[in-house]
Amino acid sequence: MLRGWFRLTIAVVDFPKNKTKIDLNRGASAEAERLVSAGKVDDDAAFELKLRPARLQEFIGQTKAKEQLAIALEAAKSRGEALDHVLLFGPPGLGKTTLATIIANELGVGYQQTSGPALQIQGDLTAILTNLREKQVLFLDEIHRLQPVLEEKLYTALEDYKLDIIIGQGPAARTHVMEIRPFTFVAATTRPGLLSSPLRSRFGILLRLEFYTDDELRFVVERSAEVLGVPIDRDGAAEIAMRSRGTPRIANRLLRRVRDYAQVRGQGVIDRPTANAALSLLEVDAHGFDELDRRLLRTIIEKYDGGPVGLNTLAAALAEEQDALEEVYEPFLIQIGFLDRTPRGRVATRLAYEHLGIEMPRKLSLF
Ligand SMILES: Nc1ncnc2c1ncn2[C@@H]1O[C@H](COP(=O)(O)OP(=O)(O)OP(=O)(O)O)[C@@H](O)[C@H]1O
Repeated sequence: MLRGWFRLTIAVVDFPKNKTKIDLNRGASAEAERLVSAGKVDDDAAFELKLRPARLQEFIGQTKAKEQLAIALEAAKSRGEALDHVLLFGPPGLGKTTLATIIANELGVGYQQTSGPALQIQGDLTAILTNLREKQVLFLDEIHRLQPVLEEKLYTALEDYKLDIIIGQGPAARTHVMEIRPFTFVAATTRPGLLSSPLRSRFGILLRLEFYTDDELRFVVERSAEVLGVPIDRDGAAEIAMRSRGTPRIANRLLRRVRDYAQVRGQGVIDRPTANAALSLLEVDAHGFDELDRRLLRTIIEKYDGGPVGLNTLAAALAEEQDALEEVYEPFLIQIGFLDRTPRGRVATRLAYEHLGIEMPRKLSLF
């Protein structure tokens, strides 16, 4: 009976081996069109694969997270055990997926990737878990979007490598406990606050990814240019880095556009004037802001007297999705001090007024 049930389940499940990621830019949001979006767009996929560092040593920046991970990897390898489960969190485009693949490479084990929204029914999760190979890495992106019923199913799998399977319905229902092979679960989220505490407690290693410094991003740009065979000098790389909003995904995307410009309008070499001209043409300013950032700040200042304005009101005024505002736009604007998130809503700071060349009202400038 059980075997028959499985055969059926496995036959209908489409294994998400190379599942494309569900990105944050759903719907008709203008976010999807942005050159400086930290979210993934379809166009990035093949390109990102080529530029993805394969080993921890090649992974630039994130010193704290890297050190923590290196120690855990070494310890797990020396004990011959599966690595503890890992939770990676931080804004999009900072390297969570990259680190998950690096973990598998460093351990020399298999890797499988899926995402919270891709798992719809219990059979999806059951099929994946029962097919895991010994000590392999299972990467689940956007874990905060996992359905609660599947989250509960994960608990015993993560803790005891066991899976409760309910056969039948009503009074005749029976629970069958299945053993699964020890594996390393790596999950990623841009919204760690949305995870329940029972779920969070299942992770032994918690790694927070931070925005990159300009210097670190310059290394990312130089490394990517080398992989792509694009001639670039230090100043050219620094110019791209400075406008990349602390995010390697954006740095790589800008590099691609500047490379085109250098080939068509320049001598093929990326130096500072070429990078400058290309990025000005693309309307990415010195902070890496584009029209949408400026519109966001201008809306708060001009329509709502600098704020506070609630997230849903702001999203409606900009015709954007709340999730995109909260997960993609805001983190960088907050990080560099242009926007404040207060209990009463979003507030534009003095830096925002100065950047847009708008005088800050006296009453506000006292704070
Ligand atoms: N530390 C790094 N060094 C070099 N390249 C990096 C680094 N981190 C990320 N990248 C590059 O940035 C791109 C985006 O990284 P990745 O897909 O891992 O981000 P992510 O955090 O998983 O994003 P999301 O949250 O949208 O899933 C990849 O192409 C990768 O090559």
